[in-house]
Amino acid sequence: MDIVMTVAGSDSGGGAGIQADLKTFQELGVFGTTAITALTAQNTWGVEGIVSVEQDFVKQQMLTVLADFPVRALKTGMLFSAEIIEGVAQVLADKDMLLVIDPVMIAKGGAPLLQRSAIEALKKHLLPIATVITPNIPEAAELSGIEITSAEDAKKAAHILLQTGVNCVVMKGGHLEGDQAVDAVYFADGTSFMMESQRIRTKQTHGTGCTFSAAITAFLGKGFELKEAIIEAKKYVQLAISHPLNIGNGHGPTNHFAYKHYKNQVEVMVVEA
Ligand SMILES: Nc1ncnc2c1ncn2[C@@H]1O[C@H](COP(=O)(O)OP(=O)(O)OP(=O)(O)O)[C@@H](O)[C@H]1O
Ligand SMILES: Cc1ncc(CO)c(N)n1
Repeated sequence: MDIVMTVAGSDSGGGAGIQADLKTFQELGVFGTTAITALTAQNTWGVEGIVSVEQDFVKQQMLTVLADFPVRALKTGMLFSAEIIEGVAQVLADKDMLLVIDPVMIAKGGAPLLQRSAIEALKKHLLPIATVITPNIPEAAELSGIEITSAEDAKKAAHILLQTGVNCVVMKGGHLEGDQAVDAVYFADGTSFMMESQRIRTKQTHGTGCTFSAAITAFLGKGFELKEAIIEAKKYVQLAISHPLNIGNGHGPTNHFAYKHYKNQVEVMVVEA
């Protein structure tokens, strides 16, 4: 059995965070383990409260699982504070795992999921050891320190991020306009490609980012090459958005049941750049 781990926050509404990650892992046939960094009281309207977990206990959750299970791929989501980031990096320092860093900063409703003082810690401690990072445009702008208003800017930001030592940057285009949802992928070896899928006009997009990075983690855990893992994950999230469950009155969650029913009916165009 392929085993993966998510180090992230709990979303009591079940659409994002640890809950989205475990649902994705289950659907993709990998065994999911967890280290919870924070609890959120959350629904499809937004985040009502956050209680963070102490650094030592985040580390203990990770170490306890890693002592027992051969975890092949690990993702991080909401890490909340510089202290937690430093603790996670300490645990990962002597481990050999594929690492997906989703630099979660702000929830769809606007609530901060990462303290501002933690952005530097993320750059310093986690980007250099990442196999792949999956920023959306606002996150890429924060991490690179440049404003992003065009595809050219996004490319420039990706190259700034590659200089931190990360092996691959997936620039998610969910927040951009246009009929296509376009993600641009840049590797440290200078190669790149774009993925395009039809943009779905819907409010049911709570947890899309978590779902996407969890799917990359699951496919890496199953032994897929990084590029194939990223493309297959895009298909998973496209299906999860295009067959909405219509739960809740705000931004509804993605549908994890869709992939197994429709995986041969999804179109993601891959354009080599
Ligand atoms: N309306 C949409 N239609 C199709 N694909 C979408 C849509 N919105 C986002 N995506 C895709 O979903 C994936 C996640 O992207 P997104 O930019 O939404 O992440 P995010 O902002 O980190 O999500 P979250 O708000 O959950 O943190 C990307 O592959 C993106 O292209
Ligand atoms: C716990 C948690 N992690 C990540 C996100 C980002 O979607 C969220 N809303 N909640």
